[in-house]
Amino acid sequence: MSLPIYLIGARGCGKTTVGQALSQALGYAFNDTDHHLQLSTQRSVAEIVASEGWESFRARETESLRAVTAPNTVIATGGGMILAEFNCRFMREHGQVIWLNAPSDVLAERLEHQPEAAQRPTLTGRPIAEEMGDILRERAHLYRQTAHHEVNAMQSPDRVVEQILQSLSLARAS
Ligand SMILES: Nc1ncnc2c1ncn2[C@@H]1O[C@H](COP(=O)(O)OP(=O)(O)OP(=O)(O)O)[C@@H](O)[C@H]1O
Ligand SMILES: O=C(O)C1=C[C@@H](O)[C@@H](O)[C@H](O)C1
Ligand SMILES: [Mg+2]
Repeated sequence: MSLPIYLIGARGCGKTTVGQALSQALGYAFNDTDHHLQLSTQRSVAEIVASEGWESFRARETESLRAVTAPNTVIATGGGMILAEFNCRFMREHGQVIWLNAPSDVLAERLEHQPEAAQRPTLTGRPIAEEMGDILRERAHLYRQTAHHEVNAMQSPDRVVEQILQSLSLARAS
């Protein structure tokens, strides 16, 4: 039995994309807190926020984190998971935490190509590039202090997976 691996980082850093590939490489299950929340409520992030507000979404997000936590599982977390101190402590205590870090202009460009507005309603009401700069300035220290390892998320998804495996000393000799 191995501890879960939590991927953290801002919107667009690749938690879902890389998480799926990493789970395949390890033969682990994959789960995603945004996806779990969507399935359990039958509503999108935008719908939950519109009807209940961000505070309620954040409380539901914590429940999703607890619900998806299981051994031998790669878990892609919502971009704001680190906003609650409880979540940060929970992830560090229950598994290995990896921060997928990339600069705000790279992340904003990815999101402009694939906005997925139902999953990523605006956080500030500002244009994506400005919002991403603000969000990273506010959150970078939280991602950094929560993570056991930081990986450069500007590389290809396969390369990011390799780096995570190396960080965790899970790389297979080839
Ligand atoms: N390493 C990468 N290189 C280039 N593009 C990437 C990379 N990782 C992800 N992408 C692209 O960026 C977009 C966002 O990726 P993804 O949905 O995996 O991010 P996320 O971190 O899960 O975001 P969210 O926090 O909103 O769930 C997608 O279009 C995906 O194809
Ligand atoms: O960065 C954030 O605060 C968010 C990121 C997404 O994964 C979703 O969890 C939601 O849109 C909030
Ligand atoms: Mg995701």
